[in-house]
Amino acid sequence: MHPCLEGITLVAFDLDGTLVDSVPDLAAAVDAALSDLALPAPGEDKVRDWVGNGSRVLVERALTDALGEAPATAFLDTAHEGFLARYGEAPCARTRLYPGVREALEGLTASGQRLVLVTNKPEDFIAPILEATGIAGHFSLCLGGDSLPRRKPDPLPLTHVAERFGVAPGRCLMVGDSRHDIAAGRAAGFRTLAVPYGYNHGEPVAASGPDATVESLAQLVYCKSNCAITM
Ligand SMILES: O=C(O)COP(=O)(O)O
Ligand SMILES: [Mg+2]
Repeated sequence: MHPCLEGITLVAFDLDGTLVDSVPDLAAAVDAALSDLALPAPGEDKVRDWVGNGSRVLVERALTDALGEAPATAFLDTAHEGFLARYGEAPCARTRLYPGVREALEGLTASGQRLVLVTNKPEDFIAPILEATGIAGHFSLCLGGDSLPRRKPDPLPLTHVAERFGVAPGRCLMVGDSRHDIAAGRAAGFRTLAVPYGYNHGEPVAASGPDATVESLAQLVYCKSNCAITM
């Protein structure tokens, strides 16, 4: 086991950019929603840097880029509805688990860790993606960006899961790809672990000062005493 798991009994995972590479499907839905409004489609490279604060902010960033100014609220509402409809048609056509994710979840589950999912993605999309990728059974609870009044980087969803399962924050680990995960984890009193391969607005997540970083989540369960990565 990786040293960052020492004393930990609950592990909270981010979804987009941490467990799954979901940008191909997110970008397809953003592209379609904007095309439906006669605006240019931004494509995957731009969308990758806009993911992280939930679907409405994603669409707002896309509209601001396309229009050259912030959209009017009613127009954003329309575009966001369009995005939700388009994404709902195919939330996991090209979404895939990152290497090492399945092994990590299986190993952590086998070792008795309680696993939860805390994403800023709308809750309705969580189950279809977890089921399509075959990892739904690992999680005791899944929270989306619209499940509670505030989402990451606010600590509320993490505080909620710790309280719900009666685990002290110091015995919880937040695993994520973005500064919002690290900020939420730190504010909730969780230990924090970052993966560098996801989506962090084009910046290295290491700049957020996570307690530890792993290149692959498989290192969580395969890391032996000779592991190069330490806390
Ligand atoms: O939907 C988003 O904006 C980000 O989702 P995440 O919290 O799973 O990375
Ligand atoms: Mg993420």
